[in-house]
Amino acid sequence: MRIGVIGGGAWGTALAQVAARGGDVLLWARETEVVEGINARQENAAFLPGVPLSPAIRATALLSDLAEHDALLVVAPAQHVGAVLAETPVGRTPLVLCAKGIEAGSRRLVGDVAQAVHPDAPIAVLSGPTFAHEVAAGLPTAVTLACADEALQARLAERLASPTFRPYASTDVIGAEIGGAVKNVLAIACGVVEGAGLGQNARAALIARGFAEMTRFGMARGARAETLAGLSGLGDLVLTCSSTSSRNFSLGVGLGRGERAPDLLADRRTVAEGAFTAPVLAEAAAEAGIDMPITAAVCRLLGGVPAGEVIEGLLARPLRDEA
Ligand SMILES: NC(=O)C1=CN([C@@H]2O[C@H](COP(=O)(O)OP(=O)(O)OC[C@H]3O[C@@H](n4cnc5c(N)ncnc54)[C@H](O)[C@@H]3O)[C@@H](O)[C@H]2O)C=CC1
Ligand SMILES: O=C(CO)COP(=O)(O)O
Repeated sequence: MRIGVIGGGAWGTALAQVAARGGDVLLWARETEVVEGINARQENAAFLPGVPLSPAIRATALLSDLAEHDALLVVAPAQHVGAVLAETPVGRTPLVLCAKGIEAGSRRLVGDVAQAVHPDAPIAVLSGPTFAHEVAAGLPTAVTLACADEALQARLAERLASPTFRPYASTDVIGAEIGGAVKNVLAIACGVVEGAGLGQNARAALIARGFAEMTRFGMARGARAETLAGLSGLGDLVLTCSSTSSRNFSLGVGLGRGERAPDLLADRRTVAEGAFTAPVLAEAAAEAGIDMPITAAVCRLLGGVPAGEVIEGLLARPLRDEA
């Protein structure tokens, strides 16, 4: 199976490294210095510094070079997937979606974006607790690889699997997508808890109540409870809510310390998807009558309301049933 990768950020590069264990990989990167660094020196100094890359990875600046592949891993940030896929020759080539987010404006999950651009392409979703630098270093990692077509899922899993990279099968594509998109917003909230010094009890409470939000939203969209409680939901939520290796968590830490969102987001080269997903997730939830107070609180923070006021508002909510 010839694998192409769309996106030369940290995660696209780490996944190219995973796929290169089983054969040659072509990676499209937007930045010419990334293409040049991978081809000349087997490194991506801009987005995954310090990781020697496999010589089986070749990079290109031309999306047209991705024609004639057997599967394409889509690893551009969620906000750019539509534009990048529109320039990519796809046809019936399976698309494995690896970005985590909801498109601003359209409020579509990445799967819906991809399907609108390439209606004949089978869709799979790869998601889970996966810091790129750990995956690239070959540390043990497990992911959900969801696809409605079980035979295709098995082929993709076999092609990507190794002793340190274990894809678990699922047919719940929407569940895998929703877990990954929602956890980024909740990771910002957990970072705020850290930045504001609210303690570990508060962080655990936020993870549990955040998971309740993820479950409410996911179930309303047709996700399965066991997917949300699995690697791509709860697993990823726990990872990103407990480490400054998460860009979303780190953004929250800054907000919790009283820094302003525009300052924290200005000039950043890496992506904190939760900042884009939060407002559209909150809108979609409000429209559907789904209670998501933590998501709403993250939106207020991103909109400039001081952390102290937002936290006070959350804690002053009426007491309610846990379930
Ligand atoms: N870094 C990680 O550990 C993981 C990231 N992800 C997801 O993977 C996706 C990509 O993130 P990373 O690889 O971490 O990116 P990154 O933060 O390392 O790099 C930013 C990427 O955005 C791209 N970009 C910027 N403007 C663009 C545009 N106008 N059009 C197309 N691409 C543009 C850059 O070329 C670069 O590849 C995100 O959805 C993220 O949530 C998922 C799992 C792990
Ligand atoms: O999705 C991730 C790990 O699974 C990466 O999280 P961040 O985007 O917050 O860094």
